[in-house]
Amino acid sequence: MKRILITGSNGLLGQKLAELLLPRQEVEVLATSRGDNKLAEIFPTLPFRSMDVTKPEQVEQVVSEFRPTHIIHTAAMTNVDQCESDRDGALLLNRDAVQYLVNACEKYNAHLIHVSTDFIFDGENGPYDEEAAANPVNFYGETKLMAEEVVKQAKCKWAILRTVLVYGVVNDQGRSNIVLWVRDSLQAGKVIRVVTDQFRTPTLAEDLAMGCWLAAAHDAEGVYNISGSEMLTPYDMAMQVADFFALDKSLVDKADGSTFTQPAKRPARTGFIIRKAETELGYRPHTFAEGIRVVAEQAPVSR
Ligand SMILES: NC(=O)C1=CN([C@@H]2O[C@H](COP(=O)(O)OP(=O)(O)OC[C@H]3O[C@@H](n4cnc5c(N)ncnc54)[C@H](OP(=O)(O)O)[C@@H]3O)[C@@H](O)[C@H]2O)C=CC1
Ligand SMILES: Cc1cn([C@H]2C[C@H](O)[C@@H](COP(=O)(O)OP(=O)(O)O[C@H]3O[C@@H](C)C(=O)[C@@H](O)[C@H]3O)O2)c(=O)[nH]c1=O
Repeated sequence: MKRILITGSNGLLGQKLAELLLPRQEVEVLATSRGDNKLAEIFPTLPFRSMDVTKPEQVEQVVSEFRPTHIIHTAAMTNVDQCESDRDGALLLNRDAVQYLVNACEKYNAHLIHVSTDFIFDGENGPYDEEAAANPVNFYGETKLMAEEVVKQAKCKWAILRTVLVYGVVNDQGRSNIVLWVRDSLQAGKVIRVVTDQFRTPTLAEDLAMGCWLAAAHDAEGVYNISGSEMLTPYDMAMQVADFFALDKSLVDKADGSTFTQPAKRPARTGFIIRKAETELGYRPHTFAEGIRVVAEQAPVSR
């Protein structure tokens, strides 16, 4: 019996993990997140404990009581621009909390599965395999690289799963994602400006959750890329979304680094080579077109 503790269960990946693991007979799952359980309505039988990962005493208490065999760590400050302005908060959540989890995993012999990002790379020459050299270009990426270094020092078993541009339908949170943002903007007749000079392998949240489960099921150790398999620009993604929903493509204006900037610099060409996860873990992601269909089925058109 695997006893799996999820951190950040209220988030996009956390919710999909709860949905995936709850029905499995061979798994006893404990969902944890800062504050209250936002999934109580959709998953009334989901075991939940409030656990703020930046509070070591809360981590110690919950882990010592539940005694997980595995911890899947999803909680993070994922607003890249916010990480630039709130550096202390980003360091506490994205780096220090990982040390607290490592301490607990070492003490109670749990296997840590840590979720990381393509933003540890500079985007000069993606797509990247698991051996590529990191060189972050924004503070979010720096904090996530520091977290990886904390995990790699751990005395407990560990796996680092790196992913890219996660999209999916998240319950009750206003946070959108690229598929719904494009669909809802075009539906509302709004002009959007979408970049043609960033390259990603976008990842359906359900696929990322499956990758996390496969890593736990295999007691995988080391670094694995868990993302989509297609290299696309956000503009390509927007065109596929417009086609799927038969929306007006003329509302999508092309943009690039010279006309579209955000507070934090984005690495231009990232994306992952996922052959290792495919062969060692049996990981099989949806295509982006299939992913759009999955999202469409979950998020009926907002009137
Ligand atoms: N989304 C993406 O495109 C990508 C994400 N990743 C990585 O994947 C992981 C999951 O990302 P995603 O699901 O999108 O993240 P979300 O932002 O959707 O979810 C993060 C969750 O963590 C919770 N949280 C925040 N602070 C704490 C805390 N102190 N203690 C406990 N929980 C906390 C948040 O709770 P609350 O709801 O209260 O804020 C939120 O529910 C992250 O590690 C991220 O770095 C990597 C690449 C791409
Ligand atoms: C808002 C906006 C975004 N974009 C593009 C830029 C980017 O490639 C993509 C998503 O932009 P966002 O700023 O929402 O996402 P961004 O913060 O770039 O997403 C990152 O999140 C963190 C957590 C990660 O770990 C990274 O893998 C990555 O997914 O859409 C446009 O083209 N036009 C726009 O108006």
